[in-house]
Amino acid sequence: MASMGYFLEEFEDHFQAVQAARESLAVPFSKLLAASVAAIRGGNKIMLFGNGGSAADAQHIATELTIRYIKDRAPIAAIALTTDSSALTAAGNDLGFDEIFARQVAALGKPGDVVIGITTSGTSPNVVAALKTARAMGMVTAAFTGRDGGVMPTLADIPLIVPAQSTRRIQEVHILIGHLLCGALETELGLV
Ligand SMILES: O=C(CO)[C@@H](O)[C@H](O)[C@H](O)[C@H](O)COP(=O)(O)O
Ligand SMILES: [Zn+2]
Repeated sequence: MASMGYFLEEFEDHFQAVQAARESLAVPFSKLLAASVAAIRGGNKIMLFGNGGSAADAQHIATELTIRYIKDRAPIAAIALTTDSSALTAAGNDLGFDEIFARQVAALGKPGDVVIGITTSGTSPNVVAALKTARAMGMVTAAFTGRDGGVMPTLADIPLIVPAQSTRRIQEVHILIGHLLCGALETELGLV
């Protein structure tokens, strides 16, 4: 079957991305976990956002935290800024697409919140603008990114840069890291 070569190559590429990420993301992941634990214990929340597949990742992760991941337990405060079509269209229409997340961060964010921008390129202007707003307001800024990290190494307090080049591979590691954050938070917070 002609497609079998493609199938095997994609799996191999995925394995390599996951393996490289296990080495390079352990330290930034532990920083993100510590910041998230401190935020939730302090009555703060986690906010997530991104475009396209990363928008889906943001709402996927927020839902695991607020509703359920592995076990039944108390909710963990998290919100995706990608789901309110009224806010997104009004911000896009009235302020510009680059402001769709920044405006929500300014409205909903509090000092001590953890803000996670998800961008494979590290350069999407609406993600960049929201992280700048969050930083100016005293939130902890994290980025799930890839390639060279774009502007995230200097913009985010905690950049998690997946050592892969393609958007799809980077996204596959992003959702793995998101799941790990959910599971580790359940354990660290001792929630039942
Ligand atoms: O999911 C995919 C491709 O796998 C796309 O929807 C992708 O997320 C979109 O092209 C995004 O606009 C890419 O933005 P970014 O990751 O560079 O911030
Ligand atoms: Zn995708």
